[in-house]
Amino acid sequence: MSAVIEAKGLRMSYGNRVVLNGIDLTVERGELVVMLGPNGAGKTTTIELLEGFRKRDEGTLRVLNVDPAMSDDRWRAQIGVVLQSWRDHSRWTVRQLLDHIGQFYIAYSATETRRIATGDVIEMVGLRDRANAQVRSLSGGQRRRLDVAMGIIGRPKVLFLDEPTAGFDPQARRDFHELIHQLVDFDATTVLLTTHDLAEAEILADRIAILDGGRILASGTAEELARSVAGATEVSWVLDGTRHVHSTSDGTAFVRDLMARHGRAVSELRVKEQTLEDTYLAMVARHESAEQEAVR
Ligand SMILES: Nc1ncnc2c1ncn2[C@@H]1O[C@H](COP(=O)(O)OP(=O)(O)OP(=O)(O)O)[C@@H](O)[C@H]1O
Repeated sequence: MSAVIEAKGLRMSYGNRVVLNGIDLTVERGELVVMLGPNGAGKTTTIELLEGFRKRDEGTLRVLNVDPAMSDDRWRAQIGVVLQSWRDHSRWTVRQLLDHIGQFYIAYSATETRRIATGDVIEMVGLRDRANAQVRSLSGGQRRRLDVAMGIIGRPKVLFLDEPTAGFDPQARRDFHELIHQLVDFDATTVLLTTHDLAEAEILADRIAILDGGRILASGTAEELARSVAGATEVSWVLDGTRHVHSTSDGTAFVRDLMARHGRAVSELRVKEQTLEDTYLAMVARHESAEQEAVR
């Protein structure tokens, strides 16, 4: 595997407010990384640096072997971007806007077939019925589907998606997940995505990176992250009429030991694995209490 995104020690401030405080992030080709973090953690700022929309104060950064701050249109044609929100061309129809954006990619395609045809991309995001509707008449979720269409029409090698499913209904969300899996599995697209939906993160991510206070607190699969939080598994059981509860990082070993000691006297055994939400909230709380300690 080869790294498509390589960031080391990224720092950035707005005025005298530090918002990125040493971000290290590597994403391999065909990997899908989800960034999670509380509001204001620095996710959008990180993505905007990677997209070349902002300039960092410090650190090194390569995306497809190019520093995004020095990039040109040839590089940009290989990048797909879905911003948190944009409002544009409200009088154009869906089809006109996608035709227009698609034109840009033709000059930079190895073959003209690299970009996705307008009609196909409209189908892919489920906007067939709205293809000739003006952009300003779309609902919030339909507008978001159009944003996704604009992000993928050039069949980018790297796709940045900032809260792409905000406002999606459950069917649109599921369709979007399938679309992203297709891009990753069949086109080896590299994807970096932010969301506040933890179930979505679990469904999509090869790897999850948790950001807070402009730093990456941890990165790994949901299971790896859970293992790094003490007491990830909760075991409860009834013995002599009393319910007992114990948190452990190794549920299997604990249950084996419990049964070896008490055998048939144990009843109503329950083993509850930590959810990604539990892990995420524990990590953020731990980070925030450490920050408060440091201020004192
Ligand atoms: N243009 C700006 N000028 C000044 N401060 C900004 C600007 N944009 C963002 N910030 C600040 O930078 C910090 C990081 O913001 P950022 O948008 O990267 O967070 P985020 O993790 O994407 O949050 P959210 O989940 O709410 O989208 C926040 O404290 C925010 O207030």
